[in-house]
Amino acid sequence: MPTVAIIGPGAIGCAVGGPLVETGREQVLFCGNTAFDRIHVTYPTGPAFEGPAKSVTTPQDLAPVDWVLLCVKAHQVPGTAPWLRALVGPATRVAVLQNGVEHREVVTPIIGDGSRILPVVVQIPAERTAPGVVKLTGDPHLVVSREPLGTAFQYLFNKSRLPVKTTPDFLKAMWEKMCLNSANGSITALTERDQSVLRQADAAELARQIILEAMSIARAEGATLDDSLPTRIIANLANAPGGGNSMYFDRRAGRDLEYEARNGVLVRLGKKHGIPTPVNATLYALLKNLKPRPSA
Ligand SMILES: NC(=O)C1=CN([C@@H]2O[C@H](COP(=O)(O)OP(=O)(O)OC[C@H]3O[C@@H](n4cnc5c(N)ncnc54)[C@H](OP(=O)(O)O)[C@@H]3O)[C@@H](O)[C@H]2O)C=CC1
Ligand SMILES: CC(C)(CO)C(=O)C(=O)O
Repeated sequence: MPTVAIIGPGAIGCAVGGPLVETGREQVLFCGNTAFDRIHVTYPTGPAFEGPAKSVTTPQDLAPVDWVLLCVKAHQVPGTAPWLRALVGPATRVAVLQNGVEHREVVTPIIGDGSRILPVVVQIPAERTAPGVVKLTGDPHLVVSREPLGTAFQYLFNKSRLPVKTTPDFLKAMWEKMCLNSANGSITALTERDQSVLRQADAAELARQIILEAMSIARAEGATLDDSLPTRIIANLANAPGGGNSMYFDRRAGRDLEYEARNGVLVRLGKKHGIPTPVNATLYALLKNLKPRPSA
């Protein structure tokens, strides 16, 4: 039976771990800061899943596994080095389930071999409400590159209720998601209003400007994007069920925000390509300097 370790059993860690536990085809270990012994996933449609879960809070005594699914926020990756050192052996494959475009760049320095790293685009609107408990507010799926590593990852979820799609143009899929995440996280965290704020014309126009900058960077990085993208993203976000997103939940709970991976990266890449990014630079400065609030 393949062994799978999920580092970071938060919203996404539990949303992907639940279906694996449910099918029972892999041995799943949740690796995080808080222990739990049951996993509970609720879906917008269809029955919930609840089952036993094995979790650990220290990498001590762990051996390499077949698959590591890294599901922490981008800024939490360096803190997972002790887990990765214990769990990654010469044959381990590492899927990075994260927003942003730097999946491979942040993990390679820790494990030292980029060829076994699989970036994953995560299309799972979800919120963790307690250790091991996650609520999905929309239908989930994951997207990976159509290559042997991606196909092996897809097979891991075979017969589970989490669809994994493969694409021949992963760069496009990753940057389309990045365009969305540059806008929805920043605007909702700063306004402290859910995505329905994008029904306001001025907020929608701000989102459009953020996305247009992100698209310029994406194209400079080689992604092929359609001009209709901003309109599609804004309409989808404004009408998304629940209206939340991970950065909005983090701001409300007083947790650190993933602004570096969503807006800071655009400013950095803008400098690299000589493309001005005044809107994202402004958001980045505001998000970085938000007054900390006590964790909920
Ligand atoms: N939530 C969503 O709807 C979506 C999220 N994403 C992306 O997926 C990624 C994960 O987000 P999400 O699941 O929401 O984040 P969460 O904050 O819900 O989960 C992160 C988990 O990682 C744990 N963690 C933090 N540091 C460590 C560490 N050093 N070792 C082990 N565990 C650690 C946290 O524990 P603790 O809380 O105890 O610190 C928490 O359980 C992000 O890049 C996000 O942008 C993408 C699509 C949708
Ligand atoms: C919910 C979703 C999929 C889109 O906003 C997301 O990426 C996030 O919450 O970070």
